[in-house]
Formats: sequence, C-alpha cells, structure tokens
Amino acid sequence: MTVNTQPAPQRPDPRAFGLPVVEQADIPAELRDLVARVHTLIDVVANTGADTDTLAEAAATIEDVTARLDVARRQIGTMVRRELDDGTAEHGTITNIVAGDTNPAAPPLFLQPTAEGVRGEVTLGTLYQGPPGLVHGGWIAALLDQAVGTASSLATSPGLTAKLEVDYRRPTPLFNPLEITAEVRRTERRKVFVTGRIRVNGEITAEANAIMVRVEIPA
Ligand SMILES: CCCCCCCCCCCCCC(=O)SCCNC(=O)CCNC(=O)[C@H](O)C(C)(C)COP(=O)(O)OP(=O)(O)OC[C@H]1O[C@@H](n2cnc3c(N)ncnc32)[C@H](O)[C@@H]1OP(=O)(O)O
Repeated sequence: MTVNTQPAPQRPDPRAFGLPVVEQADIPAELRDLVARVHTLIDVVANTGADTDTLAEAAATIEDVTARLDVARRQIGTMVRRELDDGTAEHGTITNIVAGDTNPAAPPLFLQPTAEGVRGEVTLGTLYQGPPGLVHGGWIAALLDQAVGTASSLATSPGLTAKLEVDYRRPTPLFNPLEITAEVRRTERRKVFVTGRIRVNGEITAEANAIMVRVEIPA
C-alpha cells in the first residue's frame, strides 16, 4: 500500500467545468418555503385517505401550479456553494436527492465538518419507508454514500463512488433522529478509503466501507 502524503489539492471551482454555481445564501426564502411545503405535500399525498372528489380537485390544482412553475429550468449540473461551520465551503448539485437545497424529495441531510470527518442528523418519515416502520435499505445506502462522498471531497478533492459496501447491523427506524458520520481512513493514489455509520440513540444500525476515486482535475 502507498499512502498519499501529498497536501490536499485545491478544491475545484465547478465554473471551470461549465457548471453554474448558486450561493446557498442567495436561494430565495420563497423557494425554500415552496420546497418545504412540497416536501410536506409529497408526504401527505403518499399517506392520504381523502375522498375521490377531493383527490380530483387536488390533482387539477397541482396540474395548474406545475404548469406555472415549469418555466426557465436550471441547467443540469447546477451547483450550490455552501459555507460550512469551519469557515470552508463545499459544492454540491442543487437537486442532489439526499442533500439538494431545492429538491423537495430530499430528506435533506446536511453534513458539517468535524475533527474526524463529517457529521449530520436527519429524521426520516414514511416517504423513506421500506419494511413497516423502517428506513428502506436503498435510502440507508444513499445517506451513507452522501456521507462518505462528502468526507472524501472535503478531506481530499471531489470523486465518484467506485465501491460502497453496506453492513445493515440493526433495523433503522423511521421518526427517530439518525446520526450520520463518515471519516477518511487512508488514501492510495486517486483512491480514498472512507468509513461511514448511521447511529440511532448511539447504537450503530448501518456501517459502510467505501472507495471513492478522485476525479482528475484538468490543470
Ligand atoms: C466540481 C465539484 C464537485 C463537488 C461534489 C461533491 C459532492 C460529494 C457528495 C456526492 C456523494 C455521492 C457520490 C455518488 O453518488 S457518485 C455516483 C456513483 N458512482 C459512479 O457513477 C461511478 C462510476 N464509475 C466510474 O465512473 C469509474 O469506474 C471510476 C471513476 C470510479 C474509476 O474510473 P477511472 O477510469 O477514473 O479510474 P481507474 O479505472 O483508472 O481506477 C483508478 C483506481 O481506482 C480503482 N478502482 C476503480 N474502480 C474500483 C472498484 N469498483 N473497486 C475498487 N477499486 C476500484 C482502480 O483499480 C484504480 O486503482 P489503482 O490502480 O490506483 O490501485
């Protein structure tokens, strides 16, 4: 094994790749409010027992609202730049399904740097249900993928997940705060070996070992 002892490279500016960047602070409060309301709407629709007249009326209203909003779409790959608690910043896609600021389907999971790596908390409702009362295993993997990817990106430079091995140790319950952490174990050329965990009340319910491969940044 070769340990990479080089200093962490500069974090790339996505604009160098032709990707637009939105400052997180510049996302309008009205859009944040809309995203939160649609998140609640998805949950309500997924669980509603309303009568058919009400359902038909709601569908017509939503069709109308959808048409009004479906204008001037963002470019695919639009990034958001977030200031982090330690004074650094990170970039992520604005519609990221786990953490995207404008994605009403995202939980969302926001991660912050720690002395060891990254940490975040999220509570999931029935939108993320697999077995009765439990988080879907694919979503457990998605949360862990986001955590190991962010830990790797902040400690080194952005990469893609080449391998993600998840050990599902205990059922992960809905409606309970999930603590998600990840830390880089070692690097080897472009490979970054990262571990991530989900804890509920301090007990590990799922653990991931991942290999991120750092993308080659043109000079
Ligand atoms: C711009 C700013 C962006 C900021 C974004 C931050 C967001 C963060 C959050 C996002 C979170 C979400 C994250 C997501 O959702 S990422 C989305 C899911 N992942 C993918 O789609 C990745 C698909 N795979 C690929 O594109 C390529 O295979 C990659 C890029 C991974 C490597 O292809 P590439 O041609 O580039 O490299 P290489 O083949 O020369 O290999 C290089 C080294 O890697 C080793 N290797 C390769 N594969 C594997 C494997 N399976 N197990 C073990 N090792 C493997 C290989 O042996 C070699 O090792 P060595 O010879 O050096 O020893």
